[in-house]
Amino acid sequence: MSELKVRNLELGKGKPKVCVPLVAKNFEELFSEAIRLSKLDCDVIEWRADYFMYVHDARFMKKAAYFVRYAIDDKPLIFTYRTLQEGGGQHIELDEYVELNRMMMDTGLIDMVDLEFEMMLEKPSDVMVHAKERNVKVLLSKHNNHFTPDVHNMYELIKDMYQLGGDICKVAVMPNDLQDMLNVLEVSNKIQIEHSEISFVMISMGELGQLSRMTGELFGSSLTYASNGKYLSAPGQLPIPILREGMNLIGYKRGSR
Ligand SMILES: O=C1C[C@@](O)(C(=O)O)C[C@@H](O)[C@@H]1O
Repeated sequence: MSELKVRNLELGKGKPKVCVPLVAKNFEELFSEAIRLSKLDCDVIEWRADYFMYVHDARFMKKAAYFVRYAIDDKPLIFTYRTLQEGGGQHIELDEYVELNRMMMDTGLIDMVDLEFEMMLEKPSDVMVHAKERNVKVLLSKHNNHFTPDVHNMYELIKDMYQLGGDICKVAVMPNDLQDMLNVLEVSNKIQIEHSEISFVMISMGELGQLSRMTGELFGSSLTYASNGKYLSAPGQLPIPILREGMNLIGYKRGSR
């Protein structure tokens, strides 16, 4: 597992770090939710800005970022605008997507940015270089909310994301049966054995995929997403205590008493 330091958090070491979604439509909700999440037993917060009603207004977004940072104090923050094509809350044009992400990096308030791999391919720009210059880690992501591609396809996808410069390469796919979930674990294992330089997150969504959210310590995923107690940002997310219990059991060493 490749290691990555974000604030005081070491990703890729030991158990996967637990991330919860910050979902809010207006300032009031944003602030109260950010405060609530800051007190949860989570390691990272992901601001899903595609649900925020002022996301198309740069001036408001800068203010909102200050609100969030103030409320969550020193917790690592991922900024995510999930597009409609990949299961997000509202439409955005490509140019605006790139500009928004650049602007959020410039605030100096976010630690990681989730950039969709397809968007980066469709509109090659210097946005990834921009992130590196500002010491913002790039989580390149690809979601398939309908099915699970075959093993070869997912394996190549993770490698392509790494080639493009992802600090963390994330694939989240929907299983139609248990074999699909096992395929996600198989790819994870192949990557951790054959490409230990790659830091990755592989998720099998929905109920059938829940096991994949707990097994990162064994199969190499460095981050896992949980429900925030009120809201799931994807099907299959578990409440934090259940997720942690599962991860503890799975990480329980043979011979321990
Ligand atoms: O990419 C991911 C993973 C996710 O889709 C999940 O399956 O938990 C949840 C999203 O909020 C996040 O951006």
